Amino acid sequence: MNSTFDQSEFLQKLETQWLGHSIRYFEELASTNTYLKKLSSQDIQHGLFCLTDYQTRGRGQYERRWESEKGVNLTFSIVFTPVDTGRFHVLTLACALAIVEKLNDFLNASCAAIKWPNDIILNKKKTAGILTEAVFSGNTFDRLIIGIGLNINQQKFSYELKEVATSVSLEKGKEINREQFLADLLNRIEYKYTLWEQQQSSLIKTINQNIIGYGQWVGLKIDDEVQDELYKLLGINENGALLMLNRDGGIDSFSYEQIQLITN
Ligand SMILES: O=C(O)CCCC[C@@H]1SC[C@@H]2NC(=O)N[C@@H]21
Repeated sequence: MNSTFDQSEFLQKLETQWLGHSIRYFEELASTNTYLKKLSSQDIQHGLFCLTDYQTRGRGQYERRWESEKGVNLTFSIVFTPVDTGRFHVLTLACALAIVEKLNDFLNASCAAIKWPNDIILNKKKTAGILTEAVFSGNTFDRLIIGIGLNINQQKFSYELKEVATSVSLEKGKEINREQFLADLLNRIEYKYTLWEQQQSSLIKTINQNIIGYGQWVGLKIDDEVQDELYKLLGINENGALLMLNRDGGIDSFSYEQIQLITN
């Protein structure tokens, strides 16, 4: 099952306009996000894509590590150089939505959803995570890097992860062609990017419909403190802030750094 990613098969299958045609592939790399962050401005362009079969220092959110078995999963990052230098959290969620839709299509079921802010859950277990980082040159925005770790063909997880993590192959019950899966996914990401760029309200609506707990009363941790009251999850607004209805009927808005949702 463990194999080297076949770049030419992938490029043959890719149907995007601008995303992923320029590809940097490495058998092994510290981290695809770190690699793209370190490139100079002259060496990057919109849609540049970096993929590796093994990360030695894969990074997750909140300074955590991202561990992924060699040659079986997808660990990649994309460079975006948008004109609009805000609403990045919406773009991250647009990528999350692309993953959710691809998984639901592929597995022929509504089994995938977004765990706000950046996780993809498949049949109640995590199958993908996203790490978004902005790069500045002085005070000027230079690029956005969206890194995605997606468990594709991994069959076994460590003792700590086995109850909470899964892979597409485990859920499908057969081995997955990584090249085809990735080509399809990039197609969807490119399309979602266009919706994001055009500020389409349908994008926000669909993201919200796919967030776990949407429209429900959920628990909340604000700045690491569990709140006594439940809040109703109203979804994100067009800037990516999370709107929560409190028990007094007021609407509170939170940035993703401030809170954690507690859903079942
Ligand atoms: O769930 C998380 O905490 C986010 C995980 C993000 C992992 C991906 S793998 C490709 C890219 N390179 C990294 O070092 N991290 C992201």
